[in-house]
Amino acid sequence: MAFVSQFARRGLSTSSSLNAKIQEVIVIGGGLMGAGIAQVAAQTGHKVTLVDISQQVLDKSNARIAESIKRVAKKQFKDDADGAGKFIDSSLANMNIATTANEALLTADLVLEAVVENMALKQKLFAEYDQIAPAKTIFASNTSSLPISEIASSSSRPDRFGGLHFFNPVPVMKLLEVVRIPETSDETFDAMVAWGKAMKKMTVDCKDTPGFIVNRLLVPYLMEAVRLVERGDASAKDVDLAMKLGAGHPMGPFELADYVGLDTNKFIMDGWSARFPDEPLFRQSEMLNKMVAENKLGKKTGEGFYKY
Ligand SMILES: CCCCCCCCCCCCCC(=O)CC(=O)SCCNC(=O)CCNC(=O)[C@H](O)C(C)(C)COP(=O)(O)OP(=O)(O)OC[C@H]1O[C@@H](n2cnc3c(N)ncnc32)[C@H](O)[C@@H]1OP(=O)(O)O
Ligand SMILES: NC(=O)C1=CN([C@@H]2O[C@H](COP(=O)(O)OP(=O)(O)OC[C@H]3O[C@@H](n4cnc5c(N)ncnc54)[C@H](O)[C@@H]3O)[C@@H](O)[C@H]2O)C=CC1
Repeated sequence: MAFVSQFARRGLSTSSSLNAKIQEVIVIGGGLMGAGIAQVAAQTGHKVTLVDISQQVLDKSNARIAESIKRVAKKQFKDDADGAGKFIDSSLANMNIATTANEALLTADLVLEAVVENMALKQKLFAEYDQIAPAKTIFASNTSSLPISEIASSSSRPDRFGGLHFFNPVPVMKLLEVVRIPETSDETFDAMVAWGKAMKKMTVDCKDTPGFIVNRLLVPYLMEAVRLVERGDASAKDVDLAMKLGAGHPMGPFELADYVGLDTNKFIMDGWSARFPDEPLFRQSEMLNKMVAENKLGKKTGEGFYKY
């Protein structure tokens, strides 16, 4: 079956010469997603710098990455201990951690941010990096829900800007949504798609619409699950069991919300309910807001809808 792409090449071409191949990558934000993205980039032979304001976060993520690489090596090199060892060593050798991007920015091909879901912060970071990074450097965001155009407006390079939306856990999930804004040049878009493939992900092309493809469908589903429980129609445990056994999902909606992080869930809902006040699917949940206020953020704090 052949599909004709709906994505007409609308991007403006850039006069500056871009590296066709992305080899040096900076990942900003060393939390759940940033660590996973940096790990996969290192595993696939890219030189990576993982940047976070918190050294404590970086140390924790480094330990998690080392553990995860071992799991990947075990799977990829089942009966080849020597091959597994080399894979682990070379992956770790490709990775650097830092509390500032400044030095790595001088030669980076790609800066991908995965900091908390906050527009002002993302804009501030790209405005700063724009002053330092060379013209070739592509900027991208891993945002779950914010408009890429608005983030890109803080830089002087909207033609070299796009969305690269990964899924959690990054070492396991095979999809990458590649998002173009009207200004994204064809060269930039092609370089991002090629990088996605070099990261061994399947890519889908997305427009800069709320939630792109996956979250536009996933967020209303998760919110409906919360409302069902808020109304007292079923327990969270039963909803999860029902969706796993009845719909074949690997995790129920509450397990997934805990896995993603309830703070990230709330950032998304805050943004969408403010931006689309008339959309009932994006209405806020009192239960979710209360849990976040109590620091019950899911797996990362040891308690969310479940205890860990
Ligand atoms: C209800 C509240 C609502 C709140 C409001 C909603 C607001 C909006 C939320 C929107 C969220 C937005 C987030 C986003 O932008 C996009 C996302 O990322 S959505 C999340 C997508 N992810 C999923 O859907 C994950 C679904 N779960 C799974 O696929 C599996 O459960 C999982 C792979 C996580 C674990 O599998 P499981 O079998 O349970 O466990 P195992 O430990 O056996 O692992 C299986 C397999 O995978 C390997 N593995 C697992 N984790 C890692 C890792 N970190 N690193 C390396 N390898 C890993 C493991 O080794 C196993 O391999 P085998 O070969 O099978 O042994
Ligand atoms: N959690 C998930 O399942 C997914 C999240 N995303 C998106 O990825 C982004 C990050 O999400 P998570 O990794 O879950 O968040 P997280 O909270 O685990 O990590 C964010 C990190 O950003 C760091 N940070 C904050 N300010 C910074 C700064 N100025 N410079 C450098 N680092 C800074 C924090 O210290 C923290 O470690 C968000 O935009 C989110 O919407 C996308 C796909 C899935």
